[in-house]
Amino acid sequence: MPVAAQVVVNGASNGAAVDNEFLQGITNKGLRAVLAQVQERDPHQPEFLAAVKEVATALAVLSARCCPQPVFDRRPEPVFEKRPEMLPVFGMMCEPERAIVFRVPWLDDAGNLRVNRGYRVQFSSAIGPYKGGLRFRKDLTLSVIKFLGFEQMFKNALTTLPMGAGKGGSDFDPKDKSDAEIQRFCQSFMTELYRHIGAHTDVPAGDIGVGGREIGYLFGQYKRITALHTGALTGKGLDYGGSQIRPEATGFGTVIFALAVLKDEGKSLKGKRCIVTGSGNVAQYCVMKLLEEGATVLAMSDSLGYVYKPDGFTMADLEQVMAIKSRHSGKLRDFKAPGAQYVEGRKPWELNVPVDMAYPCATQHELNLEDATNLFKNGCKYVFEGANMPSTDRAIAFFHKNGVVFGNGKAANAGGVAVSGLEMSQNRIGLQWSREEVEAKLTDIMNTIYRTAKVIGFREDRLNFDCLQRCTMNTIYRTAKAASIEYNTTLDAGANIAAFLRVGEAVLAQGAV
Ligand SMILES: NC(=O)C1=CN([C@@H]2O[C@H](COP(=O)(O)OP(=O)(O)OC[C@H]3O[C@@H](n4cnc5c(N)ncnc54)[C@H](O)[C@@H]3O)[C@@H](O)[C@H]2O)C=CC1
Ligand SMILES: O=C(O)CCC(=O)C(=O)O
Repeated sequence: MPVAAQVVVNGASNGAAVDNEFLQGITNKGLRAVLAQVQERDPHQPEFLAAVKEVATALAVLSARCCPQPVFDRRPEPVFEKRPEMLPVFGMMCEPERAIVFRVPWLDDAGNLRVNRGYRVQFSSAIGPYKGGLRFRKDLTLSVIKFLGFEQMFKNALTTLPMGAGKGGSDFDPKDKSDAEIQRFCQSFMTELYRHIGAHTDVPAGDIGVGGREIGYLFGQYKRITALHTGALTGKGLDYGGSQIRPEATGFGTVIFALAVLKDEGKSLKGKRCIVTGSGNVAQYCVMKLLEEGATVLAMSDSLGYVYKPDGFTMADLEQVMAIKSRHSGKLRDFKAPGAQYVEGRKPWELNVPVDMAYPCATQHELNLEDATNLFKNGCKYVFEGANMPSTDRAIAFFHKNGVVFGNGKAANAGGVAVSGLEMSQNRIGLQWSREEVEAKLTDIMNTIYRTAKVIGFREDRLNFDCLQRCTMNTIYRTAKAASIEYNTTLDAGANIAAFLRVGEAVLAQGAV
């Protein structure tokens, strides 16, 4: 199906979308029309709109650097100028292929019937089966699931693996539930979900509130209903089809990504003073890798407060955090160590101590402009997002303006889903690779993502865009190396554009369906 370069909104070309905060900073008329339509469809989905705006801004920001002078009456947008057919494709990519909402009835320990809402948003199958985590959290909404699914589409593309994107979950709160209640809930959730997933269709995994235990219960129920022991879920236990280092992968990957950046600058993590937020799966393994690399971790947090340790967390401290968090409703305020200070109801970004790097690893929009300003004031030069969309758009703009190296979540936390992709590969061939093999592949993928983001982000004055655009990501990496390019860094724009082009090309090649 040929794709018109013109953008049609609700049957009429709408180049004159009325300005509002969502459209601010977007000068390309076609892109404004696309965004206006997205906003018109879902005006009450702030998280989803923020995620769309971040990508749109990245695509547009490039033009400002590339061609600062307005040409005729508008600023050119290189991606959409050179590839006008990509504009409606972007509009299409903002609409999930399918959103499934379902009832999850379950019995609590007192025998009461409880009902939660379940979701699976199958965002894109352009480059592979839908793939992405499940989140159990009491304030979960369709907007949050859609933002996560949208981000997942780009992130999965960056891994170079054949994975489409999906995200799901429930407004079920596992925090105050017994193990038996969690088991019954997971079984009921899967009793509906199973008909929508499968090793070649849609492969869920964990996210906030869904770890190894929940994946085990979900997988057990899937197997019971379908009689299939296939890779329909990832994050499984090592004894029943899981992959080495999947639990570690997201946090490790974020630090591996940071290491790639530092290595380019002839630096290491040794002695770098870091703040990490969160204390769950991603934060724990981010801290572990930072400590292994000789960094100093000053703080960790949870939703109730943070712990500041002026001389830095030790491995023994981390073990204590892991033990606390593995307990039912474990809270960081129970952490005890000489010199450690617990601050209730606050975020560690407020600390007024020298800081080199920030690793937001908790949740979306946990780092705002005020936090960014304080971090910068204290010397912070690098931000690597372990969580999904933890920085607000104003914080990101501040980082760009002040030259803070910003590794956005789509790139910096892609290690988790990358190892999920490797788990799918192992399940398909019926083998389990060694820890060393998986870690080597993870390191290779994170390095490739970094190179890709960097080359794409700064290609305009150094490399031929048309040539690069046709290359695979690995080829881009080699092209970059061969050309011995000295980079500047706006990694997030590069990551967004590289990912967009990969998905967009696949969409077009398949007839824009
Ligand atoms: N688990 C994975 O493989 C991946 C997770 N992510 C993202 O990483 C982030 C964390 O996920 P996980 O560690 O898997 O979840 P988790 O459920 O293991 O841990 C979440 C942690 O964040 C803390 N938290 C929640 N809200 C908070 C807040 N407002 N302030 C401070 N701490 C808060 C919780 O207390 C908990 O310790 C999420 O944004 C998730 O989407 C991204 C890529 C992969
Ligand atoms: O491993 C996966 O499939 C998904 C991990 C995830 O939820 C994410 O990347 O945000």
